[in-house]
Amino acid sequence: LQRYLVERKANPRGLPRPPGPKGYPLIGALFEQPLQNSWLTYDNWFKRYGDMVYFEVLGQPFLVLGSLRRTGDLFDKRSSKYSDRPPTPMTVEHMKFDYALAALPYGYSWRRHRRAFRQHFNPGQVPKYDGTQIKEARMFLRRLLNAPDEFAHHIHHLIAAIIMKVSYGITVQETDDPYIFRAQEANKGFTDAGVTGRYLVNTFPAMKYIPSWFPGTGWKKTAKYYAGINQLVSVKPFEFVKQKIAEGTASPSVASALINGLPAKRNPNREDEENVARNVAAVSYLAGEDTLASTFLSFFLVMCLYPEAQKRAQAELDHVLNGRLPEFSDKSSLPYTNALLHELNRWHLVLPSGMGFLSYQMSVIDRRTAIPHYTSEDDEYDGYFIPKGTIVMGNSWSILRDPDVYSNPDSFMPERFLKDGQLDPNAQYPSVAAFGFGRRVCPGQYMSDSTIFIVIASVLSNFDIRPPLGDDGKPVQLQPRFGGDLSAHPLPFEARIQPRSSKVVEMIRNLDLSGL
Ligand code: HEM
Repeated sequence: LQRYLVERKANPRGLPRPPGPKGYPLIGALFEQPLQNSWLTYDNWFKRYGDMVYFEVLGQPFLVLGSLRRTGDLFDKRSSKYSDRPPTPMTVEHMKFDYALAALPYGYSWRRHRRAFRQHFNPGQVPKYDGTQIKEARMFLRRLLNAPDEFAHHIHHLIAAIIMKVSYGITVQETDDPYIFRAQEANKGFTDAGVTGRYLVNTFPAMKYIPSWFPGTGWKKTAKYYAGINQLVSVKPFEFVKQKIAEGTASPSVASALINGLPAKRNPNREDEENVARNVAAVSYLAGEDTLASTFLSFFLVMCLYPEAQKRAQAELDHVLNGRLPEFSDKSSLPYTNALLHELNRWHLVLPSGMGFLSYQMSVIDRRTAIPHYTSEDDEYDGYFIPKGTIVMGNSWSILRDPDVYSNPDSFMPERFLKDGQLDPNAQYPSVAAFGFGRRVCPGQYMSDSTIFIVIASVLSNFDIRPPLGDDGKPVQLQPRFGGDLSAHPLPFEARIQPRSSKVVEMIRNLDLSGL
């Protein structure tokens, strides 16, 4: 009866929920909901139910959107209702991921963090991070030359090096770096806590009042461990920069710019502002490490699978660069290379259903973290009722594989974004969906784009990437298979990465990186 009364008050006109699998009383679509590669199941559901699918699992409502019309209507035009995140007390409150902009509830504090983040990560911001990106891309070339088989390891180091330098001006060590160890540990904890069912306190927040000596409260120990790690992740490097500023030896970084912009120590807002600054500097590793690593791994895989695309990009780079290394100013003269980057974002989506992975509810098999959108109010839309507390996902996979927009959507075809040899101004670029939606759209996408450009242009102009050779001496036919924790990484594969000429070897060996 209570359920009925609540429903009648919230939905007085008795509007139906949008179409979707109904499942059974109480458990809802528990058995229909996909446990793996959820974006493919959603894609099939759109064909059956239309481009907006609603279902419930154990009382939790879900809404999955399958077209730009739907994401535009809800995430953009009704952003004040569709921009929250589902509450995850284990992650935010107990493990102390409260510094992570991506997990903050929609509201005042989120807005302040986001504004500060964008001030430092949007294009053209000071301090500029392009010098760091160029330098690290070139270091990456040297590592590829010396140990090509370890390219996956080099990728992780490259990203860690860029993020730590940009965020804190810190140069990370090649191995056993304490900053990187802690940041990776934090990432692990964030992913683990995303698996609901693992931590019941996410479902029953009052469990926090049960004392720690009580049986079954092991989660408190886990939470304490990660809270300690997070304290170190956000405080240690920030304090290091403060000390460097005091000594007058700080290199330019997001943290130093934020610290220099803080109000005076006696100002009553100082502590609060300092908190925001500390959090903003710390979040890039969490949000950028796995996503960028996934993109670079896919790049190496795709180059093995599509040698023609590789050759065309190399021909363009050779023509424009004429033997020198790429700079950011070359970007606008490289339409095919730009098209290749767009196609990489489309063909292999890092986060195929925005940030919404099913693991939020119960999948332990497809372990992905989940930061989907969440409705903060009841809503009526297109004749349907959408309750407050609905988990809402944009299925970017369907949007970016729509055969009416992208012919042969499973094929990697950079030329789909070109017209008369230039980037087609009328093409639908993957940024419409690859980086999420509405007010929550990825604020790191400009930094991602520039990092990906400089690394890929540097690699392709100097190296050939081919599949490994089998026992019969013939190239192995690699299969694109994906899995992973935070994002959809290609599963481990080998590649033959060789310098394109002896001149390249000499040039990379003699690179002088000190002036950058
Ligand atoms: C290829 C690389 C990347 C991809 C595909 C990607 C994608 C995404 C997506 C899909 C979201 C969720 C948006 C939504 O909820 O609608 C997101 C959020 C976010 N991303 Fe990225 N991202 C990438 C790299 C980065 C990098 C390098 C940074 C940091 C410098 C970053 C910082 C963030 C932050 C802070 C959020 C949370 C925004 C919020 O909740 O308001 N991302 N990203």
